[in-house]
Amino acid sequence: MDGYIGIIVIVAIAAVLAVGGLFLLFRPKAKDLPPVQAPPEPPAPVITEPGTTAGLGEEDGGTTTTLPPPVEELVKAPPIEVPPPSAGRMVRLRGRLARSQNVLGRGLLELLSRDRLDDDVWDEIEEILITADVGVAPTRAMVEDLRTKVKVLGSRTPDEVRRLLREELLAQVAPDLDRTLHTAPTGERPAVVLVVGVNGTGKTTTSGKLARVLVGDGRTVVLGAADTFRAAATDQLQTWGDRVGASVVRGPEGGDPASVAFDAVARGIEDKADTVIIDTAGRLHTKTGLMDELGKVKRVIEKRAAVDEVLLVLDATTGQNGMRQAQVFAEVVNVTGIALTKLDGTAKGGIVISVQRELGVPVKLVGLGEGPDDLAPFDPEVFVDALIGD
Ligand SMILES: Nc1nc2c(ncn2[C@@H]2O[C@H](COP(=O)(O)OP(=O)(O)OP(=O)(O)O)[C@@H](O)[C@H]2O)c(=O)[nH]1
Repeated sequence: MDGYIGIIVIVAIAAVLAVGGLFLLFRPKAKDLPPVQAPPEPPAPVITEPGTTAGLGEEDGGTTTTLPPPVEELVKAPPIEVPPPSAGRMVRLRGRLARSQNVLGRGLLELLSRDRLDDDVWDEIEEILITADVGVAPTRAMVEDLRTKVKVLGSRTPDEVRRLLREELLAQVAPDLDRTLHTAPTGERPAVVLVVGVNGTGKTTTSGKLARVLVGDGRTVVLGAADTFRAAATDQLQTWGDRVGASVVRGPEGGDPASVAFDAVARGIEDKADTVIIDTAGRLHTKTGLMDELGKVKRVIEKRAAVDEVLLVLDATTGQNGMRQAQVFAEVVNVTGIALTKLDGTAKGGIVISVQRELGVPVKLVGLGEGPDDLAPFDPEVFVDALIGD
């Protein structure tokens, strides 16, 4: 019996030892335990209200709000500007054509004044014209004309050379083209000006400057911010409008340009405005895309009023590349006038000649600087006189 009890005790001890060993072997180790997460700290209670400043309080370590005294500030609207009338603007700005004058005007005068005009000199004349973006066909025509006239003249006085060049340049700039900007209302409805062109050419700026030109000439204007693609363009236009007291109709960013254009024209009719200027987006994605977008804008406007002027904005510094873009626009919409911007920053004033010839549309406005009143109705005589100098 004692033997049985001894065996039972031994077996029990062995069992206890075995269970303890297994526990030690398989107990969860520290690294297997899920990490202990500290309870999140409650967010600091910062309360800001319009016109208040959330700052560090002295007693509570920065969790209080300092409310300034409830003083109501009177925000004064900026005064509405009265821009100068457009007449004579190009005369005032003709000095801005200095770069074209130095290269094109002076260069040609100097060469044509030489005693001997051999083939090399005529080549140089041709090169100047091409470099100034006059275009190949007009350059050939000019050189041929000048050669004939120089032969007829024989010896030339400086005055004769100047007169000869003036006549020739003027003929190329086509002074007889009708450059009337159609901005006058017809009966009860305002004139509608659609501003088109590639982004960056100065389209929005030109729309704003044109509003100033018209307000300066005594008209009332509504601006339509149909370039909904770029939010900054809308704000830019708003600023232009605010400065001269012109209402600006805007839509949501990325909204339908045609709907903004429609609303702008409706507003113009309601307000009995003289002119509605609509700034459009000029993304040159595909010709069909452009055609769809501008075509729709035009169609939708025409539900309320006719489009009197389609103004194509072209950057004079972009040369032939700009010309190609202009051609795409001209194929898509019926362009009635060109606004040639940044003529002040280029020696390529000859683009006036080539763009009119290639698009068959007159230059009606020229941008001669970044100032708000640096947009002028184009005057061929003032232009040519500025090129060859007084
Ligand atoms: N020097 C000079 N700068 C000009 C003239 N016209 C416009 N600019 C400048 O050209 C830049 C582009 O003008 P924007 O009006 O923003 O161009 P945009 O075509 O409307 O561009 P999006 O709004 O993107 O369509 C601006 O810095 C203008 O001040 C000009 O006649 N002369």
